[in-house]
Amino acid sequence: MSNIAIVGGQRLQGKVKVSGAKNATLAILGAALLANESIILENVPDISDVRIMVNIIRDLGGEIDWLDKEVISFVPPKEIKKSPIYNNVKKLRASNLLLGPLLAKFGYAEVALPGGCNIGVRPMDLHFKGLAGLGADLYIERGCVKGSAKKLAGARIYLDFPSVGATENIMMAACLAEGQTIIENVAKEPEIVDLANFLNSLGGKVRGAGTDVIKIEGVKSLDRGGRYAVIPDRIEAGTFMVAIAATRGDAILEGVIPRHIEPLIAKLREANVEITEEGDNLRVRAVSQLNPIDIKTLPYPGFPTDMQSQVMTLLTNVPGTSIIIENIFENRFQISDELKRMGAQIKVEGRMAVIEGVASLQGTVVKASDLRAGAALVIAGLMAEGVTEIINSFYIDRGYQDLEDKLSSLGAKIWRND
Ligand SMILES: CC(=O)N[C@H]1[C@@H](OP(=O)(O)OP(=O)(O)OC[C@H]2O[C@@H](n3ccc(=O)[nH]c3=O)[C@H](O)[C@@H]2O)O[C@H](CO)[C@@H](O)[C@@H]1O
Ligand SMILES: C=C(OP(=O)(O)O)C(=O)O
Repeated sequence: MSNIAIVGGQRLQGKVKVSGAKNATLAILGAALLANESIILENVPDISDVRIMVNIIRDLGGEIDWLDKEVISFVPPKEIKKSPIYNNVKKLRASNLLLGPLLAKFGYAEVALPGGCNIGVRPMDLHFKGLAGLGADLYIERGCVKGSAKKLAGARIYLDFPSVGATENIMMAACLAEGQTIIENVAKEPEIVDLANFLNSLGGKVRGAGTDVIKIEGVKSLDRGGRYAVIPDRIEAGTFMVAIAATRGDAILEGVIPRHIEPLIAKLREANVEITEEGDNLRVRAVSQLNPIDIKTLPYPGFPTDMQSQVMTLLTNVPGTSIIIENIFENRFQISDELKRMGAQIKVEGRMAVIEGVASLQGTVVKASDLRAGAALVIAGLMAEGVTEIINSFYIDRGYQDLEDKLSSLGAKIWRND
C-alpha cells in the first residue's frame, strides 16, 4: 500500500485546475440508472470512489465506458442483473444512493448497509422514512437494505434534518413516482442542485433545489439522454485554497464556482487571506500575518464539515486561539491526535476543538483516518519542517484526482512511496 511523502516549507505558487465534484458525480451516476437513453457525462473526476461506483453500476448491468480521462458514456440497463456486490458496496458509503433509483426504476433494491464509518455513525433513518413515504417497503436483512415497491406515489415528506443523501434518494425516487412529491427541510448543497439539473435534463420535473423545499412532479419515464457536465468540486477547491494559505503562497485556482465556496471564502478572508475572484478563477494570497478564527460546521450554506480538518490544520500555526465546533459528524476531530504528534496544540472536548497556534509543525509519520483528514495531513506536511509521511493514502485517493501532480505543479515537494 502506498504512502505519500512530503518535504515541507515550499510556498505554493502558480495555477491549478479543479476537477469535477465527487459528491455530485456519485449521486448523478445513481440517478443515471433512472434514464432510458444513453448519457455522456463530462467533468467526471477520476478518483477511486467514482471508479467503485462505476463498477457497482456495471455489475448491475449498466454499460459504462471512459471515453476520455474525465468523460464517461453510460447506457442504462433495461433490467438489473443482480444485487450490487457486497464488497464494492461496503467500500463506498455513497452506494446507499442507489436505493432510490433502483426502487423507482426496477421496483426492487438490495444494497449492503454502508454502516458507520470513521467520521461518525451515519444512520439512514431519513432515507428510509422518505422512501417509505413514497410507498416503498424496506427492511434490513443480514446487513442488507432490501426494498420493493410495486408503485411509488408522490407524498409530502418532512426531513428532521437536511440530510444530503436522504434528499438525493427521495428526489431521485420521486421523479418516477405518480403525482407530486413535496420534500421539506431538504439539504441545499450545490450537489443537490446539480443532481436536480441532471434529472431535469433527462426529462424530470424537479423544482426548488437549492431552497428548503423541493417539489417534484412524477413522470412515467425519463426518456431524454444527452450530455451533462458535473459541477467543479468545491471541497477540492477549498482544500487547495487552504493549502495555498497554509504555505503562505500565492496561486490561482481555475474552473471554480466561487458562490459554492462562499462560506470558506468568508472565513479565510476573516483570517486575513486575500481572495480575489477573476471569473471562474480564484486567486488566493496569504502574504501577511494570519488571524485566528472561530468556525462552526453546518449544513450548506453554513461552513462545510468536509473542510473542517483542512482549516484546523491551517489554524495550528496561526498565532492566537481558534475554536472549531463540529456539528455534523461526531468523530471528525480524530486528525487532532496526528496534528499533535507534529507539534500542534489542540484540545478537544466533545464537539469543540480549541487550537493554540504554534510557530511551526514538524514532519513525522502520520496516519490518515478518513478522506478529509488525509487531505489535511497533506496540508500539514506542506507546512511542516522536514519530511512528513502519510500512511493510509488510499483514503485521499477516494476524493482527489492527481493530487501529487497538481501540488507538484504549484511547487510542492511531494511523491508516493510504493
Ligand atoms: C457522498 C456525499 O455526498 N457525501 C456527503 C454527504 O454525506 P451524507 O449524505 O451521508 O450526509 P448527511 O447530510 O446525510 O448527514 C448529515 C448528518 O445527518 C445525519 N443523518 C443522515 C441521514 C439519516 O438518515 N439520518 C441521520 O441522522 C448524519 O449522521 C449526519 O450527522 O453530506 C455530508 C454533509 O455535508 C458530507 O460530509 C459528505 O461528503
Ligand atoms: C465524508 C465524505 O464522503 P462520504 O460521504 O462519501 O463518506 C467526504 O467527502 O468528505
